[in-house]
Amino acid sequence: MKGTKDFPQCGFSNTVVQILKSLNVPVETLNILENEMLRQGLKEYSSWPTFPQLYIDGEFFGGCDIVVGELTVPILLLFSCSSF
Ligand SMILES: N[C@@H](CCC(=O)N[C@@H](CS)C(=O)NCC(=O)O)C(=O)O
Ligand code: FES
Repeated sequence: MKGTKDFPQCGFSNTVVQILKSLNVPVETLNILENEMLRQGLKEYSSWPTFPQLYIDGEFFGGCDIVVGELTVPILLLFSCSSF
Protein backbone atom coordinates (compact mmCIF):
# COMPACT_ATOMS: atom_id res chain seq x y z
CA MET A 1 0.00 0.00 0.00
CA LYS A 2 1.00 3.65 0.00
CA GLY A 3 2.11 4.32 3.56
CA THR A 4 1.55 1.94 6.45
CA LYS A 5 -1.48 0.67 8.36
CA ASP A 6 -0.71 3.25 11.06
CA PHE A 7 0.02 6.05 8.59
CA PRO A 8 -1.72 5.55 5.23
CA GLN A 9 -0.49 8.02 2.60
CA CYS A 10 -3.34 7.69 0.11
CA GLY A 11 -7.11 7.68 0.48
CA PHE A 12 -7.50 4.35 -1.35
CA SER A 13 -4.92 2.65 0.87
CA ASN A 14 -6.59 4.17 3.92
CA THR A 15 -10.00 2.84 2.85
CA VAL A 16 -8.69 -0.73 2.60
CA VAL A 17 -6.94 -0.50 5.98
CA GLN A 18 -10.08 0.84 7.67
CA ILE A 19 -12.23 -1.96 6.22
CA LEU A 20 -9.73 -4.60 7.39
CA LYS A 21 -9.50 -3.01 10.84
CA SER A 22 -13.30 -3.08 11.11
CA LEU A 23 -13.15 -6.84 10.41
CA ASN A 24 -10.65 -7.33 13.28
CA VAL A 25 -8.35 -9.43 11.14
CA PRO A 26 -4.56 -9.41 11.52
CA VAL A 27 -3.07 -7.01 8.96
CA GLU A 28 0.52 -6.53 7.82
CA THR A 29 1.44 -3.80 5.36
CA LEU A 30 4.35 -3.00 3.05
CA ASN A 31 4.97 0.61 2.07
CA ILE A 32 5.69 0.63 -1.66
CA LEU A 33 6.55 4.34 -1.49
CA GLU A 34 9.75 3.33 0.29
CA ASN A 35 10.84 0.69 -2.22
CA GLU A 36 10.69 1.27 -5.97
CA MET A 37 11.72 -2.34 -6.77
CA LEU A 38 8.87 -3.65 -4.62
CA ARG A 39 6.50 -1.18 -6.31
CA GLN A 40 7.33 -2.41 -9.81
CA GLY A 41 7.81 -6.06 -8.81
CA LEU A 42 4.39 -6.35 -7.16
CA LYS A 43 2.69 -4.94 -10.24
CA GLU A 44 4.28 -7.70 -12.33
CA TYR A 45 3.67 -10.40 -9.70
CA SER A 46 -0.05 -9.65 -9.43
CA SER A 47 -0.56 -8.39 -12.99
CA TRP A 48 -2.32 -5.46 -11.30
CA PRO A 49 -1.17 -1.91 -12.11
CA THR A 50 -2.21 0.02 -9.01
CA PHE A 51 -1.97 0.19 -5.22
CA PRO A 52 -3.26 -0.69 -2.71
CA GLN A 53 -3.08 -4.43 -3.39
CA LEU A 54 -4.66 -6.78 -0.85
CA TYR A 55 -3.25 -10.31 -0.42
CA ILE A 56 -5.21 -12.81 1.67
CA ASP A 57 -3.19 -15.84 2.80
CA GLY A 58 -0.60 -14.90 0.17
CA GLU A 59 -3.07 -14.73 -2.70
CA PHE A 60 -3.83 -11.52 -4.53
CA PHE A 61 -7.42 -10.45 -3.78
CA GLY A 62 -7.72 -7.05 -5.46
CA GLY A 63 -7.40 -3.30 -5.17
CA CYS A 64 -9.51 -0.78 -3.30
CA ASP A 65 -12.56 -0.95 -5.58
CA ILE A 66 -12.69 -4.75 -5.27
CA VAL A 67 -12.22 -4.69 -1.50
CA VAL A 68 -15.01 -2.13 -1.13
CA GLY A 69 -17.32 -4.14 -3.39
CA GLU A 70 -16.56 -7.60 -1.98
CA LEU A 71 -16.05 -6.88 1.71
CA THR A 72 -18.26 -3.93 2.67
CA VAL A 73 -21.53 -5.58 1.61
CA PRO A 74 -20.90 -8.59 3.92
CA ILE A 75 -19.89 -6.19 6.73
CA LEU A 76 -23.09 -4.17 6.32
CA LEU A 77 -25.15 -7.38 6.28
CA LEU A 78 -23.35 -8.59 9.41
CA PHE A 79 -24.10 -5.35 11.23
CA SER A 80 -27.71 -5.22 10.13
CA CYS A 81 -28.27 -8.87 11.14
CA SER A 82 -26.53 -8.48 14.52
CA SER A 83 -28.70 -5.47 15.35
CA PHE A 84 -31.82 -7.67 15.60
N1 LIG B 1 -9.12 2.25 -8.40
C1 LIG B 1 -7.94 1.91 -7.68
C2 LIG B 1 -7.46 3.11 -6.89
C3 LIG B 1 -5.98 3.17 -6.65
C4 LIG B 1 -5.23 3.79 -7.83
O1 LIG B 1 -5.82 4.11 -8.87
N2 LIG B 1 -3.92 3.92 -7.66
C5 LIG B 1 -3.09 4.42 -8.73
C6 LIG B 1 -2.97 5.92 -8.70
S1 LIG B 1 -2.17 6.52 -7.28
C7 LIG B 1 -1.72 3.73 -8.64
O2 LIG B 1 -1.45 3.00 -7.69
N3 LIG B 1 -0.88 3.90 -9.68
C8 LIG B 1 0.36 3.18 -9.79
C9 LIG B 1 1.47 3.65 -8.91
O3 LIG B 1 1.32 4.65 -8.18
O4 LIG B 1 2.53 3.00 -8.93
C10 LIG B 1 -8.22 0.70 -6.76
O5 LIG B 1 -9.31 0.16 -6.82
O6 LIG B 1 -7.34 0.31 -5.97
S1 FES C 1 -1.60 8.31 -4.29
FE1 FES C 1 -3.63 8.26 -3.73
S2 FES C 1 -4.67 8.43 -5.57
FE2 FES C 1 -2.64 8.39 -6.17
